[in-house]
Amino acid sequence: MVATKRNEESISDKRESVIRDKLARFARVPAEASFDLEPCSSPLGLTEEAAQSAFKKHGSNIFVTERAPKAIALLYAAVAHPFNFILTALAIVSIATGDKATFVVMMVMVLASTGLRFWQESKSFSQAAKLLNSVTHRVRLLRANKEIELDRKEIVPGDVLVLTSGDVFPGDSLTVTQASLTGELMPVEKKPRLVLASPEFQFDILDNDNICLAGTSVATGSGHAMVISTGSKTYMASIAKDLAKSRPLNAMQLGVRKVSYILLTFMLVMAPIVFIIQGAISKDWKGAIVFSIAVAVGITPEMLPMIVSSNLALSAVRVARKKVIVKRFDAIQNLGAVSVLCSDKTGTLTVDHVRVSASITGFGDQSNFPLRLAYLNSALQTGTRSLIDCAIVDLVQEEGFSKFSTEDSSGEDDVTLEEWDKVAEVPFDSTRRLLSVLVSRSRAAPDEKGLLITKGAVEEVLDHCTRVYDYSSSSSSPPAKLVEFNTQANTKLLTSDDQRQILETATRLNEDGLRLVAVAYKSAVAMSYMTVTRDDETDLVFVGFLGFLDPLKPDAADAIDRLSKLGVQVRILTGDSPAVAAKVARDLGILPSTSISLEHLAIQMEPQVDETNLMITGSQLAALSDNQAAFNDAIEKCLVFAKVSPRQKLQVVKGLRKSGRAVAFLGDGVNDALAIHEADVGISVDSGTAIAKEAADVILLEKNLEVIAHGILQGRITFMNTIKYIKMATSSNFGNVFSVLVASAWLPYQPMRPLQLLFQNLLYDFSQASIPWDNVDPEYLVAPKAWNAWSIARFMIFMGPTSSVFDICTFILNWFRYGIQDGNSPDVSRAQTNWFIESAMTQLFIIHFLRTDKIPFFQSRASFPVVATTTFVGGIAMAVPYVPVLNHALGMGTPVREFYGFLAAIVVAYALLVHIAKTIYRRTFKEWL
Ligand SMILES: Nc1ncnc2c1ncn2[C@@H]1O[C@H](COP(=O)(O)OP(=O)(O)OP(=O)(O)O)[C@@H](O)[C@H]1O
Ligand SMILES: [Mg+2]
Repeated sequence: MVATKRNEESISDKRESVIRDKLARFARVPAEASFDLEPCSSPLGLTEEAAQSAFKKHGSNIFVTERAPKAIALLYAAVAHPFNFILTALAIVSIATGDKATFVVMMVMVLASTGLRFWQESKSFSQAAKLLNSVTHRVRLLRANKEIELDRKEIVPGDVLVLTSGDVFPGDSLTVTQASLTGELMPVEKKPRLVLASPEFQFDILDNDNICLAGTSVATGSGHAMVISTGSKTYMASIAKDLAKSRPLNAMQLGVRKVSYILLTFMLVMAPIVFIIQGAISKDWKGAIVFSIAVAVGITPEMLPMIVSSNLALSAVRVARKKVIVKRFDAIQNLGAVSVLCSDKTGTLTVDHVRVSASITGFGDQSNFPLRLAYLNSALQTGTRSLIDCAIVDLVQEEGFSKFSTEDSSGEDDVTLEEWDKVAEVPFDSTRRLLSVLVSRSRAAPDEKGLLITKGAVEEVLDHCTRVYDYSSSSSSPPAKLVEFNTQANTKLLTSDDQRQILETATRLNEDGLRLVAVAYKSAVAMSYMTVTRDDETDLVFVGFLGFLDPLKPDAADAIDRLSKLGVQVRILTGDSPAVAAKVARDLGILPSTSISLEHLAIQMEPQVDETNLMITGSQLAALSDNQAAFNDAIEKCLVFAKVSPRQKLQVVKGLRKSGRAVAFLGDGVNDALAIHEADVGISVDSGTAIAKEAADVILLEKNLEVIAHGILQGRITFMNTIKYIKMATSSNFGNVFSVLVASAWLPYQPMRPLQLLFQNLLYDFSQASIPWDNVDPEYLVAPKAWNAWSIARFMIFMGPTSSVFDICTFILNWFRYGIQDGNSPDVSRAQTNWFIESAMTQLFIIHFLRTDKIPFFQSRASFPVVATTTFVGGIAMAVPYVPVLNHALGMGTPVREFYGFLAAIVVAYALLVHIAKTIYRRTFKEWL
């Protein structure tokens, strides 16, 4: 075992070093020369033929995380379970005592539970892999000098990627153009190598300048990179095992594991006790061994792994019908526990169709000057195409600039992109909230060619402006020809009064629900190969705003209402302005409709949070960061967080999680990825950026909050059905052990033959296998449930002995009514059969009694699969004494007819007792399952 493990390790070490060596070879040569290392590749991309032959050679580029596990791995996981080892060991002990039949029954149990688990899992994993396939992963790349989009799967080594912020590297790649790229959570700058590395060059896979690993993403910047390795040849694939290990177990997984350990310990204690008592009283030590083995098997919850995995798989398939794709099955469990849903605003709460609905000056007058400048900025930038940029470009391409023209500006030119050359840009990021493009105008005077056009969030743009465009001045305003207008003319100093007026205009528009982008420019030197940085975004001239209409989804308010009925609080975390966020929140019913004073929020930014203040801005939050208590309090109380940075979105999620709640985060942008990653359940949408999708556990193929409510409901059903099984299994085991102890101490014969005990256990296993398909009473689904070990323990201790009462009644019946008091009596087999039937029937009824706190069959009915299996198994239990071969094999007697009358009475009395116990239990502990 150890040897094979070492072997395995050295194989994976070898694989890793092959992968590393290849990357090192590329990392040390200058970017230009790197194309010589990959056959057929060139800076213009592969030709279609070269790509096809590379695809034949390297195959589909599927991420390890998306591959269905191999059947052999699933089989191994199902077989190599501690329960199987225990059952097999016990089976071997019993065959050593010459008991072949016991051995056979036990091995049937092992095979049944392992087989069912394997079958369920392989079926659902292959379904899951299919579902994951429906999530799109588009990658932009060059092929034969043409920029195209392809699915990630079709990428091959040698491909030249065209990257921008938010993109995920489809394979291990080498940066080849000069734009800077940054890596993952802790951004690292990557740049192409210009000269050959020195001979002492040491390649470090996790710390280098020019290699970007598959699965990492571009935080900011844009550029080109050449793919070196794909699929199973990537570094990510070589460490896949460690990746899987590093994922911590969730509360439910830990709980299930704990329950298993507790039951195993219980078994290790009880089996020897039963053995000693049985042996001492009967003096048949060999019989006592076999009997105590059967008791030990009875305590082992061998169906638990199968129930847990079936439950999850079943739910994953059910939510997929609503177009919700779960990347890892255990995310379903977390979904059920969620009590706070944090959401980004655009596209999830609002319809995903942002339209430009205003182009105005800072003082509220219509003008198409802001739109014309913004169009150049949006059309020429090469970063992530945000909804805002798409809206601007679409409007201009469809309607030109006429929509916002004023009468005296009828002669304005259409901005034709051919007359403009983009020289450089500073891409948008959600912390700076600006996007600048440096352009060169072919027709302008030589010293007037360069223009830096910046657009971004209002306050941020205003902060970088020192002048404002003066529309009221006498000369043509706004300028007729952008390509040649004089950038110095018609501007005046930006006074604090102007600033106040501009902010007031912005707040007014925001309050109407308009999302705003401010536009500014300055004249700048623009020569080829120049670069611009954020430091150039100073001394700008303020031009005006573009207003965007981003209406709420018609069903969003209903969905939020539904979520709140499920005990899930919805909070908004947005980078947008407080006024827009407040409007959206009010329209959705997240904030009360009475307006919250916005002055101190938007303008004064005083760090204060009180009861009525349910909203906070990023800068207020930042101001609180020195005061941990106030900071936590704000996170606890605020429902709307406006103008928050990506890191603050993360902080809020972290803070909420620390207070013990399970948090889901729904978002689609680069700025949401950190928070998505941190949340208990990260949710993204299929149209979201690659980085957000990569970080998410759940992907919505259709943007819709309603389906999240459905997912949460499914998660709770999964949770309840698992808990149901655990509570049933533990309490009935506990009851049985208790009965066996009483019987061993009292009866001079075994209360049931070991083989019968095992057979009954097998029947019980089968009837419980249908529990994942059971209904759950709606009352259990209205609030998030957390794993509670104490609740399971007290249920077991309280409910377990109820069945023992009737087991003991059966012993009494056997002893006094039928006079079976002697171990050598020929009637012993009848006594054993009586208890077999009574115990089997009570165990089957308990499934119906415990699954609900209502009156079973009348007020709450089990699902068809549960009714069918329990009825079927009950029929078998009753029939066994009369089936010729079976009754002989199991050593059954035939109960007298009168016994069935007693049996019916026992079942009725049992139902009554359970009902009374249930009522007391519920009154005392205020819960049932
Ligand atoms: N492409 C862009 N160009 C210029 N400014 C932008 C751009 N995208 C966003 N902004 C500005 O930055 C602000 C914050 O936007 P960002 O997309 O970072 O926030 P968000 O949290 O994703 O918002 P939402 O909740 O609406 O999705 C916007 O309100 C807008 O003023
Ligand atoms: Mg967003």
